[in-house]
Amino acid sequence: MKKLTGTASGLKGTIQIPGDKSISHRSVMFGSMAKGKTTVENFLPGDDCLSTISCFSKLGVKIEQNGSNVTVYGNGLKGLRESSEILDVGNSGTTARLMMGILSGLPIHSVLIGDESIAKRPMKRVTVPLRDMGARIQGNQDGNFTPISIQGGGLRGLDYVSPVASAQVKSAILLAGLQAEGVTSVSEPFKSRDHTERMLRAFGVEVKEEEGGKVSLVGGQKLVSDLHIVVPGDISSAAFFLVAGAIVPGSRITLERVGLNPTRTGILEVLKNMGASLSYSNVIEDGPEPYADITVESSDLKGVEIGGDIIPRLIDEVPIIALMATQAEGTTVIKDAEELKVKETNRIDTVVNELKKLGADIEATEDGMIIKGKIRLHGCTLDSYGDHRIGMMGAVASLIAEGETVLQNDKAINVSYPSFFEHMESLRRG
Ligand SMILES: O=C(O)C1=C[C@@H](OP(=O)(O)O)[C@@H](O)[C@H](O)C1
Ligand SMILES: C=C(OP(=O)(O)O)C(=O)O
Repeated sequence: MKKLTGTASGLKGTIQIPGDKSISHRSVMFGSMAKGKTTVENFLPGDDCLSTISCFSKLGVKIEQNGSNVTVYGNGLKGLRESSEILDVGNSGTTARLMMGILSGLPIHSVLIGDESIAKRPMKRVTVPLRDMGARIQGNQDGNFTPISIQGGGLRGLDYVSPVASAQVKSAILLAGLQAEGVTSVSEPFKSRDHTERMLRAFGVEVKEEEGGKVSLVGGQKLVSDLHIVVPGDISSAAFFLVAGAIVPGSRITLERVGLNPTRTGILEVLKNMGASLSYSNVIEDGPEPYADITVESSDLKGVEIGGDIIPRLIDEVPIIALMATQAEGTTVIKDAEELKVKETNRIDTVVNELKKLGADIEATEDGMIIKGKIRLHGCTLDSYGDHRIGMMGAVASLIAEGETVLQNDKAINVSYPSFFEHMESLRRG
């Protein structure tokens, strides 16, 4: 439980946003599949990425982690060996689904579990195509929920049309496809984050992308390493302080080295459309992932409509966007975001519940929410429900709420942003 004092008087200062969670996971996974040494700088030492390290260590890979520095001593796919222990993915959907793709290609048996939240998240979206490729997968409710067991090997390529825009689904199939006979391709309704494609190319794999977004690769390609990966700051973590800077009057904050992969920057477009003041400096675009420093200043905001192809580019930012909308004049409508229901919590329900407790005018819809602003929020007792992004939304809300806010289950924030409260305090101090 955390007690948070209300009404901050302007956030000031500069912080270095911790490493991107999606890219950190992939650096360990792909480094483990590659032959050679991979060194990773600015790795995110959050609970989810530590679960990935623990799982690949159990599969026989030597991995050294010291804070945000990681070294992976990959021995190729053959270096991944059957584990006598169960692989525990903790709270991490990315670890579960991408690992299911990797394990499906290996001639070994694996059992995968996670926490209470993972046990409720649908795995059939990967189980079904991976079975089509030849993997033998079992689990609760016909392979939809953990515990999941996989007997991999002997895969054939698949041309998969995914019903959801999901980088976890796309990545699981491509990672299985790397170990399959022939070509594997994935198309999806809207383009999801493309960190897998970018990093596989950095490891020497040829990944093609057709017009219309269909991604394909030929099986049997080897990942070669001796790579040094510099992980940019996580825009999904930066989002909490971008919004804090926009809504706490009198703020001016700079966030350093924030990843600007165009499949992730929906939040920046929404901030701009709502009237936020943003400026960019030190833009670096010559590596596999672009990044820059972003400065945000508080300003008057207005409501907007958010839906369609921008949704996958800001899906994890919806909770904090909803909070921002409570501080914008007019109505904000968020639609086409049903995927929120299958995250760490049902984020339509948890966002609406918690923002209502603070006094917001918000209602849930089938595929999103409608928020009316501008409303003065008041302190109350909030719960993260074990969902890191709901916890951080509540903590940022406390900065504009009148009176004290109590946040229950605040430790969930360690999943993606262990230094969150330290950063919030430093910006409050100015
Ligand atoms: O591939 C990834 O690293 C992720 C993909 C997204 O999930 P979906 O693939 O389920 O949309 C996102 O919500 C998650 O935080 C990380
Ligand atoms: C949905 C998230 O992650 P994952 O799916 O990896 O649990 C998230 O970080 O918001």
